[in-house]
Amino acid sequence: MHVDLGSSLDATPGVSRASLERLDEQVAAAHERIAAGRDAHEHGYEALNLPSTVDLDAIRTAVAPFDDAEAVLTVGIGGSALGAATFADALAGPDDPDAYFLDNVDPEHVSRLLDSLPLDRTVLNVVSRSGTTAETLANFLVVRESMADAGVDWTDRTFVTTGESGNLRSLAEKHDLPSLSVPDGVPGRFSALSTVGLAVAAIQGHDLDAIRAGSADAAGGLSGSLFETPAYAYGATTYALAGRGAVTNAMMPYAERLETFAEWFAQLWAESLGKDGLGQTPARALGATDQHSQLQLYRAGPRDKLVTLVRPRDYSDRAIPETDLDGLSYLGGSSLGDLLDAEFEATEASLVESGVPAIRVEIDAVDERSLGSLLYEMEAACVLYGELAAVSTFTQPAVEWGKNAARGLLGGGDFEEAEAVDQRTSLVVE
Ligand SMILES: O=P(O)(O)OC[C@H]1O[C@](O)(CO)[C@@H](O)[C@@H]1O
Repeated sequence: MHVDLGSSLDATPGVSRASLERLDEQVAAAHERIAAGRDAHEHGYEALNLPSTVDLDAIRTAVAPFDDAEAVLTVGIGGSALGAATFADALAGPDDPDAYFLDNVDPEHVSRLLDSLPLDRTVLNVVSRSGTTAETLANFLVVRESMADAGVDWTDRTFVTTGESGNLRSLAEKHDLPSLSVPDGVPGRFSALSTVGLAVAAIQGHDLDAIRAGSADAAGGLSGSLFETPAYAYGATTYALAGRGAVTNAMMPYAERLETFAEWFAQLWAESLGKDGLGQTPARALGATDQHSQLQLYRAGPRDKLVTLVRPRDYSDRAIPETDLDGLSYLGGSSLGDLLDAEFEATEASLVESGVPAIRVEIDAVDERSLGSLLYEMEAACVLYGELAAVSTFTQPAVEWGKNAARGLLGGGDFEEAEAVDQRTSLVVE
């Protein structure tokens, strides 16, 4: 990725070049810590080794039985879905098997989706690092039943990606299902460049070697200075801006195919950095669409935001036809790409004009190699931010309370959290 910090300098909140130069000393130390964590294969840091550790042949072998698929249905949530969905959304081609993601338990949505799928030509991809996530297991049971009701042998259409032990590992062994392992030391939200994020891309026939090559380029580019490392430039500047009040980061890609990337980024940033009362709230936006819904707030609302504007430099364009309609001639003869680029630059300039910090992130194109490097670099940016903020980037203890409460409410064990649910205060107005 190409990072331009220019529009975050001297904004309000903003950072100065001098303050970034001072911060670069901490970046150098953080980089050493990250390198040491990678060398020692420590939990979390191990994710930044994936370009050299991921076994692409194992992925291709595991999904080989499904080369007749018309659709691939992934049942997984959070990091067990968002990485794969980012690749599927960005790279989907007209001849690829369609990719669907069940990463919620909305009964109406689940039923509508299952009713619409050719289950006998659908691959069921069940993904859970822990093997205990209620939403994923419940959806698996529902899909399995639907397959059985449709006379489809689910064991012929299912593969599993999970840890070395747990419910799903036992299921895979019992039914001799094709399976992949979630690599040790790689938290879910950092697993897009592993078996977890690449299996669907393999079924859809995307170039896994190009994705890995892009991430390897990025890994090779990590150095001890933010002025030489785009990932660290992004991580350090977002950290510095948060310290100056920019506690919301609006991730705004100017490409429909990158919309799910913004969702993936939201989990990475929120779950990794939201600790000890700190963190930067990711807000998902889409350019140019959200210029017409969110920009008013970004420019004229509370001074607590930065905006990350992302765009591909190369894309297939579409001409806007000439027109003699009054007032529209300025559009005729140009292209949708010209308009989108003008909107991108105009929005960046409008943020600068109102003193709101913006960071420009450009990728060469929405293709395998650029995505491999973009995802790796955003992961490295997040790890660096976590080092500078001294938070435990690779854990997510705050999500457990709600899980226990839900499990207790469903009779899945005695959890004090479930009792607390009944004690809530209510003030109903209807
Ligand atoms: O892969 P699993 O273990 O099902 O977890 C799914 C997601 O749930 C979380 O644990 C949060 O509840 C995320 O960190 C993770 O990506």
